[in-house]
Amino acid sequence: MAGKMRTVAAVLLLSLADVAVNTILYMNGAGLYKFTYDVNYFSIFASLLDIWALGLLRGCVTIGAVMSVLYNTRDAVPRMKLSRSWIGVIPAAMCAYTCVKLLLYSEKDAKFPHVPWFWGSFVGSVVGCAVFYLNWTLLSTIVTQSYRSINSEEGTDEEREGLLGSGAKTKSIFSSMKKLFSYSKPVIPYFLAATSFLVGGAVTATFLPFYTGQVIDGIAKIETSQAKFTHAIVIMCLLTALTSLFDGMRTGLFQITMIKLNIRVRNLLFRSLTRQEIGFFDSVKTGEITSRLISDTTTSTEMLILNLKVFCATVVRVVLTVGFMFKLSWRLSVLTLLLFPPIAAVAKVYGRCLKKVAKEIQTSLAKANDVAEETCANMRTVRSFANEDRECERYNEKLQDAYKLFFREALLLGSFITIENLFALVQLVLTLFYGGHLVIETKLTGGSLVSFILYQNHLRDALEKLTDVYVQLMVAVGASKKIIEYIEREPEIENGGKMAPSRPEGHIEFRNVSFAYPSRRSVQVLKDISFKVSPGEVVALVGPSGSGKSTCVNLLEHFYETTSGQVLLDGNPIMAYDHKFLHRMIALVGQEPVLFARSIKDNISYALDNCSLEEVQQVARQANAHQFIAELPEGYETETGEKGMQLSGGQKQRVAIARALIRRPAVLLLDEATSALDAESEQMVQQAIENLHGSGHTVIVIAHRLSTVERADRIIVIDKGSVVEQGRHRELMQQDGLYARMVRREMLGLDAPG
Ligand SMILES: Nc1ncnc2c1ncn2[C@@H]1O[C@H](COP(=O)(O)OP(=O)(O)OP(=O)(O)O)[C@@H](O)[C@H]1O
Repeated sequence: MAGKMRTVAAVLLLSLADVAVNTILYMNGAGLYKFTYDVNYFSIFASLLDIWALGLLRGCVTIGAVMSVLYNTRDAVPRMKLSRSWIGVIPAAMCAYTCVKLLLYSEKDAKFPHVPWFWGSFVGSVVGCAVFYLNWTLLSTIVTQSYRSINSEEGTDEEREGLLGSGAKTKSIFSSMKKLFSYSKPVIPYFLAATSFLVGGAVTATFLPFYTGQVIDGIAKIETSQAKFTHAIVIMCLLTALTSLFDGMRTGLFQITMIKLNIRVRNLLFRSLTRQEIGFFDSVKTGEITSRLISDTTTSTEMLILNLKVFCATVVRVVLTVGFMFKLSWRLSVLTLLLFPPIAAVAKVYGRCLKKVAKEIQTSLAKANDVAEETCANMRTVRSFANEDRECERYNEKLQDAYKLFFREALLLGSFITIENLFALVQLVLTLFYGGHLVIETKLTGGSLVSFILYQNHLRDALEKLTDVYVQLMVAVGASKKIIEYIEREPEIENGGKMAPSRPEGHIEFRNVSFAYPSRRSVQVLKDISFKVSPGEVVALVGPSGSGKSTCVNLLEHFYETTSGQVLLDGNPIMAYDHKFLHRMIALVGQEPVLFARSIKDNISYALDNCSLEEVQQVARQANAHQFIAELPEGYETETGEKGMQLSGGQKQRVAIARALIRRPAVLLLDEATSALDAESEQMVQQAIENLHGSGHTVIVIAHRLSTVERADRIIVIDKGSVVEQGRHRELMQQDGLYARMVRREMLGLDAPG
């Protein structure tokens, strides 16, 4: 309600501004007519301009006011944004309008520019425009804010970012830079030095067209201007040398800044990612993480610095160029500036269309990439179904969709370049026509006209560059925001425990543990589970698929934290133990053991320092892996390929078991670790595990095979997240409960009830 009231108040203000602006414009018009009673074509044109400006303003004000009240909803924001950006056209049009009048009257030597009425109404109209613009900004801000307060929970980040005004966007460029630099302070001196060379280079380069004109003037009157000619040439040589030196230094220093910052940010991001809790990796896709690490780090550091460099250099050049242009000829400058608003308006329309198409192209290419990625990642499945041709067709279809969009983009670009060039040529022809006219009337020298045309080209290039750079800067800011978010993210599970006793006994207790995965908080996976495992005991966790066995192992590994209850090792909560100590004492062989793309020896001794080949071979023998490793051409130095792809499932499992055994863990967790082994190999691995057992290690084993489970000292049967039975094999068979039913079907877990 308050939001609505504020909007209505703002509309009233806006209407007042409308009245003020109109009054000022009438005054302007009245002042001019008063002094142009000798009707000529200048005054007719001036009055037409007045009427046109007035109509445009009134129309915009009325439409804006009505829209802001009618659409004070979620919908209003994009509309408001649109009108807010277009409203900038009005002050620009007002300036253009006044400039044309100035040009017309100055040419005719009329008395108007000197008449207080004219200047009074001119200043008044500029002030009126400013008031009008401010009011409009105020109104759209109010609508935006009330939208935010109503929908504070809704809307995407992109939408919210879209609400930022240009001031806020510029601020976010600098705050992103500040944050990035805070990660690597040593690069700041390089950046500052590079920036000073940049400013130096931009200043010296801007003087060059001026002295080019001076040289031409010197040639035009060679007898009388030898000194001027020589002087200009010497200065040009100096300026050229300085500009080249500054540009070289700037490029090198910016490059160093960029690389240093990039490496630092990548390191920080990677370090932060490796600290995150496992739940983070459950919810964030690997593709997203790698894209942050590879492309966003590059985009944010390189693009931000490169574009900021170009942005600063261009701003300096624009300011100096406009200054020089006015110094050479204010009349030609006014004429030049008059032609920029229309091309800016055209560029804006095209820019919006191109942005939309570019976004569609990205989405369409991403879809094509998805197909390619999926096919390549699952090549074995594709081959086994002989479905290569259909996958190729699917990829081609996606590429054809992208091609249509590329075609549309090419058409847009082509037509825009045509219009842009047309404007540039019109500008040149008008400058030559009007400039030539001024040269003939000796109001301008030929050299100055040449300098002016050079500056005009500089200005056009600079303005084009500014728009490109601004868009890219915003992309870079978006990328760095995501990186900063990840770098600064505090993991939900801290590995800050300090306990590291010389040797834990291996006593495990689950005390009233309940748990739900962070990515699916509504589903209770473990429900008030309690059990104990004594040191040296071999306990089998048995139960139907999805009952929560692996989840118990995950909690013991401190991958997740319990929702309630405690997991204790030797009577202490596992989070109290030092992270490295805990994972050396508790070793896990998972369901699908993952090997790293390095040698077998490095895989077995993973995360351990100073491991001899003898130790590695000893545990490999225990895990029944030595024989197959020794038969490989490069033995223990054989590369296992990505995720151990170059080994069979059973071989991978044996290497993973050796990797666990080499740690001499106090607790060994085997989550279906022998499922891919044949009966004979399994027998041998079992023997190795039993050897461990003899030396007082606690073993928790999850298995579906009866042979593995039968040998356990105790069997804990879990069903739907609760412990339903406990005891030795024979006891449980006598109870004739879930375990007995599962054993009778011989396929533990696979077809159990529930
Ligand atoms: N990372 C995860 N995020 C969300 N839910 C999960 C996750 N991992 C497992 N779950 C869910 O938790 C439940 C228990 O899974 P768990 O892997 O512990 O079962 P399990 O008894 O080991 O099954 P199986 O014998 O098939 O391996 C299942 O319903 C599963 O869908």
